[in-house]
Amino acid sequence: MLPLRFTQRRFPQTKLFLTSYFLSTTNNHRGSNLNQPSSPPPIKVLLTETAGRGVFATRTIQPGELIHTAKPIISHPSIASTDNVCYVCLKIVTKQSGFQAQEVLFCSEECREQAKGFYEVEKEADWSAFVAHCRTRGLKYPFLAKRLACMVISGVASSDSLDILQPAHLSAEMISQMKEELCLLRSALEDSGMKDEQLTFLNIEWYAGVLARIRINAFRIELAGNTYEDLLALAAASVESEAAVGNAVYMLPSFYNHDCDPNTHIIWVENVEARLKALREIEAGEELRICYIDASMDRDARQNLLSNGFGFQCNCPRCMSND
Ligand SMILES: C[S@@+](CC[C@H](N)C(=O)[O-])C[C@H]1O[C@@H](n2cnc3c(N)ncnc32)[C@H](O)[C@@H]1O
Repeated sequence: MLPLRFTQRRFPQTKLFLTSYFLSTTNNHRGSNLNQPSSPPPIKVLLTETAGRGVFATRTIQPGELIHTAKPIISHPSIASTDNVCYVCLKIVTKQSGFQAQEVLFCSEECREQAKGFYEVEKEADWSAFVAHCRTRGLKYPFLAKRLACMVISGVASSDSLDILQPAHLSAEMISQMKEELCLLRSALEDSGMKDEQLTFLNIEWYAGVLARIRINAFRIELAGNTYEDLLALAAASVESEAAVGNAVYMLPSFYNHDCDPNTHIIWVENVEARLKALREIEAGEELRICYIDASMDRDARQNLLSNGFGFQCNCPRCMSND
């Protein structure tokens, strides 16, 4: 089979959608405090010359300024973190302090309420074969696709929620692996009594299209920690397994392009809500770029990672100067 490229309906209604997204993202007072996002955020999404769409400053942005915050479209804890983070917002939570629902934890009544949008469907199914399959292969992104599938079935998300995001190129081998995951995902839902008409969207085109977008746009969530207890819990978690508490996909943060010497960074303090902050002064009209990888690596290692993981050759000023 030829490798699939998801070119159809790549970026539907981008401009309209982003305008309304900006308006609902933040609502604080403009410029009154560098740690409060301004409203509307001082950015707009435009086409770049070489890197598709990108995010540009509409005014001078100060060093350290909180440009905007963003809530995820989908998020999911890593397998290693399921026992100590909220199943919705990925906040560190202990079994004593959280609300436990069967095998998952919620940090608050609000998150438990929000989880109804997928958990009512998810909890009826036996996921052991799906989880075992992902665990043995070290796969994390199928969990995000599973959550989106449950949200679509519940009616809280549309099956085309991620269509606006850029998809990765998928090889025939990747698609054949995805077929196995999809089979387990569908079986779990069918065996839970789900009707065929509720699962019509859940075919390989949908699943591969979602995974192609998650692959390029998902963020690995590492919390910076808010309190001393959070820092201790995070230190313990990173010794036992890895520092990431989970993965998430956002809308606006997905439009930030990469630079090996970025002017913006994305951080998570106590939960999955992302904070985009300026690392230095950014002029009006300048593109805001974040770094997708560990910038301390040498040029060849950075280029290899970006090419294999994101499918592009980085031509940022740092790479061009062979640094
Ligand atoms: C997370 S998306 C960023 C938004 C994307 N430009 C769009 O139009 O949706 C990542 C993709 O943007 C492009 N990109 C990001 N940074 C780039 C760079 N420094 N050079 C070339 N392409 C880049 C690549 O195609 C990459 O796979």
